[in-house]
Formats: sequence, structure tokens, C-alpha cells
Amino acid sequence: MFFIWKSFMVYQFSFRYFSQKFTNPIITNHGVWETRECIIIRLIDAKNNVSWGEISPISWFGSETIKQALDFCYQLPKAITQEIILAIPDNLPACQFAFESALVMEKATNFNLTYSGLLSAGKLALNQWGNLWEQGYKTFKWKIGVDEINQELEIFDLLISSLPTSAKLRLDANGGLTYQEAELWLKKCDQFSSKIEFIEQPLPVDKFREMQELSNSYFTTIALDESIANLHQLELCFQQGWRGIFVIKPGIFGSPFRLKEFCKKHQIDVVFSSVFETEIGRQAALQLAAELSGNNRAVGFGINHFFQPQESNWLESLWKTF
Ligand SMILES: O=C(O)CCC(=O)c1ccccc1C(=O)O
Ligand SMILES: [Mg+2]
Repeated sequence: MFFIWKSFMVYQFSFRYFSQKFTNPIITNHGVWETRECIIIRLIDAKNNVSWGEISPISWFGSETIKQALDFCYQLPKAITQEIILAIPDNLPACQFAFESALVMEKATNFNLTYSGLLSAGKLALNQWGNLWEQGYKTFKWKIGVDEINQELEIFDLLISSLPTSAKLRLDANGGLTYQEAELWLKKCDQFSSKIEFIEQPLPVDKFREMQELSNSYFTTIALDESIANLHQLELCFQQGWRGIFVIKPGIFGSPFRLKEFCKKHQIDVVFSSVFETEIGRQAALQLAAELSGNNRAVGFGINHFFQPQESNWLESLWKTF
């Protein structure tokens, strides 16, 4: 295993709860999300090297809750080892990500990646994309399955005709469509295929077979997201023959080490996606994306416009609080 040589090391462990309000609440088929809550963890080794990790769960996606993650952190000893970290159970995937990332934390770098800018649900998207376009974004993701379908199809017409020819649009239903609604959307997307990259999680997680059927019936590619929230689910969908796109959110997926093993073994078409993490989780997730994105798909990390800019000393300040 990659970091076995560190197995004798003991780390001083501490953590802090941290929360940020979204500038615009995130509205999806799962409901309204106002505040991002997370836990920042810190490890210090015997040579005083400091490394960081971030636990940013999304329980409606199937990860642990913030409460479960906090309970886990509280019961850990003040000094921990690699053994303890590698034994974090699979029902705490956001914790697995945070602690393993902290173990192998690398120096902050700029990655050679392209980014997809996230648009809010509904009409908001219409006056959001222009700003992002000026910042250099060429790929956008718009949330659907939130309002009445005819209303959304109307907004879609406005959005798709206003987007420049070279722009690409992803639609994300968060599992909120019925089979018939998914067909309407797919028909629509097939008409604008030059501007549509894919439609993400049209149906609920328990409708795998139906999504396979839809992906065989339409030109537009389907991407699984909620269906493959963790390694176990990814393995199941892969075994059942899914060869469309796989959206991976490293922040809640679980062990990055095992994710790497899977991606190196199987050539899957993957899109990396944010969980609205801070720069700590973002750095670790983008590191993985840079290593594992075999294709040229934009990463879904164009989400900074949903947060107020962070003070440069926020981490320092956070560690002064109790
Ligand atoms: O993937 C992206 O482009 C942005 C991130 C995103 O959409 C998202 C962020 C948090 C929770 C769920 C989702 C989602 O893809 O459904
Ligand atoms: Mg999604």
C-alpha cells in the first residue's frame, strides 16, 4: 500500500466545526440547502509537519450526517496512527476522505483542469451564466427537476438559445424526474445535441434499469451521480454494465486510495464534482481529479460564486476558537 511506510507515525489530532452560508441557497429536487457545515481536521506529525483534511458530508446523498462525523471525531484519541485512519468504517465516507487526504496531503498547486460553472435552478440561471462566461467558463450545469416541468422547459429554451455556440450545458435532475418527464427532457436535449454534454441522474437511485433503458433509447448521454455516491455503489453499477458517465464527488465518496485503485483498473468516463467544500477539501479533491481524469471533461468545481470569499487567515482564526 502506498503509505505503509508511514505506519509507525503518530499524529496529534485536532478538529474544528465550521459553517458557511450560501450566497444563494442551493435548491435541488432534494430541497433547499442554506448552510454548508463541515469539520476541518488537523494532523501534526513528530517533526511538526502540519496537514489538513475536510469532512463535508451530504447526508441526503447517502453519506454520514455532520452529527455522526462530529461524534466520530470526539471519540478519537488525541494521538492517532495510520492504522486508525485506514480502519474508518465505510458508513463514514466523508471522514475516510478527510483523514486519508490529510495523510497524503501535497503542496497546493494549480491544476491543469477545465471547470464547469454551476447555475442555480429556475430563472436565476439566465442572468448567472454571463458572469461565469466572462470568467472563462465554457461548461455550465443547471439544476432541473425543481419546478413544474413545462416551466423548466420554457426556461431551458431561453437558456440554450442564449448560450454561445461553443458553450456546453449539463442538466442535473438530482433524481427528480419521472420516466415520462425524463423522456421529454431527453427528446429536448437530442434536439440541441451540439450544446448538451449530458443529463445527470434523471431518475431516483432505485431506477437503475430504467436509466439504462433511457441511455439506450436517446442520443444524449446520461451521467449517474446519486446512484454512485460511494465505492460500493460505483462497483455495483459498473458490474451491472453502466458505461455512461460516472459523476464522482471525492468529498463523500470514501477512501481516495480505493477510488484510485478502481479508476486505474477500470477505464471509466468520469466527471469530478464538488460537495461545496472549503479550499482544504477542494485541494485534495482536485488532486485526485488531476490524477484520475482520463478524459477532458470539465470538473464540477465552479462553485465559488456560492460562497463569500474567505479571509486569508480563516484557518488560523478557526484554531483559536474552542
Ligand atoms: O457538479 C457540479 O458541477 C457542482 C456540484 C453539484 O452540482 C452538487 C453539489 C453538492 C451536492 C450535489 C451536487 C450534484 O451534483 O447534485
Ligand atoms: Mg448531481
